[in-house]
Amino acid sequence: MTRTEPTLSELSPVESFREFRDNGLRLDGSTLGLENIHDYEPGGHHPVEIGHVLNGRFKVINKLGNGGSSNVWLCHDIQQETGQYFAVKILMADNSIEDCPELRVYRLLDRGLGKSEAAANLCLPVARFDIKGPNGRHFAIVYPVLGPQVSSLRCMLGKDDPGRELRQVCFQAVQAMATLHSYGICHGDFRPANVLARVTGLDSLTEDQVTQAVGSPRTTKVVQYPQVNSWPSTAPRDLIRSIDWGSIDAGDAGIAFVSTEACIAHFGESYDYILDKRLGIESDIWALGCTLFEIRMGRPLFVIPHDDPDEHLARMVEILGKFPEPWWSTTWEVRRRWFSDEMEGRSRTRPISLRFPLGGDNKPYSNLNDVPIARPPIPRSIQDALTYTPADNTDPCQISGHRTISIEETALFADLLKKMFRYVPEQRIAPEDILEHPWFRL
Ligand SMILES: Nc1ncnc2c1ncn2[C@@H]1O[C@H](COP(=O)(O)OP(=O)(O)OP(=O)(O)O)[C@@H](O)[C@H]1O
Repeated sequence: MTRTEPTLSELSPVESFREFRDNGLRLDGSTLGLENIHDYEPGGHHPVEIGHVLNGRFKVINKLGNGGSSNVWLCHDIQQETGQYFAVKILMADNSIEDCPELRVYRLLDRGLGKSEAAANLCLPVARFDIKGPNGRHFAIVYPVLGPQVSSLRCMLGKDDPGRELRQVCFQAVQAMATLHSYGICHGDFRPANVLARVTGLDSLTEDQVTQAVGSPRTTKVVQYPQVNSWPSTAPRDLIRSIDWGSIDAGDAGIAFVSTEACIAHFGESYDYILDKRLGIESDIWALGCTLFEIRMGRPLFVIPHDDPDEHLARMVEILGKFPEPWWSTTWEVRRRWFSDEMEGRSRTRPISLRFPLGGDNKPYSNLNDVPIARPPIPRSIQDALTYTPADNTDPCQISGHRTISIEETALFADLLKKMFRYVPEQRIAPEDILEHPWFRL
């Protein structure tokens, strides 16, 4: 039996978060990790197919990623003899406006940051052009090629514990932040997803060799429902899945191209702190602390099951201790959902419940006997957080047999993190002092 057209029940439902209309297109497969097919409409994405040459110069050979407002393509520069590879980020047409967040990165170049040696760890644009297509005019920005988040390197490096390499990656992340701050720029969105490992060594390879290293483009067919005679020029015939760096094994050829060089991306939230004094740069330090923890440990410090800000605060108090006044007694009133005012030891308040999530009615367990006992204790200090095994045992590094860090390193790393996680923003350690910390000299 030949299949011409899938039935509606075989087609994946497509969620639409934007205002674009249902354009009658569906995916013949899972939508997971792909851009929304409804975004291929005037104002939305530019339709790109593998092999397309952008601006007469950048030949698309694979896809690197997609975000809320763009797709990022792995391209071969066919105009230069050296044939370098670049990431070309194409913004949706509606987002391609002069004051869009993506272009804020150019303020870093205006400040002369591109010429600074320390900019080696910042992902800065190397060229820019416009594309006119069926869906409008799109900004296309050319960047160096980056790979996986550095927080996943711990598992990818394939060593028992690649501590030295990971501390070096952390050092580069701090250095990048120190550089930004020294130029009066606050990153504003520092998190593991924006610290990627640089990909090196592709430039001498043919397209076939690159494909061998990172895998062939993985396509999902786009189908029309109901089928009409002509294919709309606004949409591609296939959507492409991004290169999955995580699935490249430590022994595979592709892994050799993923360096342990950290590169900070995404300056869309960055701003000039000279105008508003120091406000915000201390938030960068807090975010940097969370990022260092995740790079070194391969898992987040604060795991918040319900994405609830108060649960987040509760988890912080459990690990870092009580907030200073008046935050504790007055500002954060709902703390009573989690903590009694009884003191436990010298400075710790007693948690009503050590268990997340709360009981069925969203209240703490009033009787400790109600708390399921099979869960290991939740960390009560940074040291605990560094040494404990996640309750659900889903830490991929633990599963693949990585060891926890040494007692000596735990003490030094905890000391550094405590200085970064001071509640009073002005008391947080500055990036240049972080770089001097003995944890980096282990
Ligand atoms: N230079 C690059 N090299 C390799 N991959 C990249 C590069 N820049 C971005 N990516 C990948 O593309 C994905 C989308 O990029 P990005 O988050 O910058 O898009 P965005 O549309 O600006 O996102 P959002 O609007 O949701 O914040 C990233 O998660 C990353 O995986």
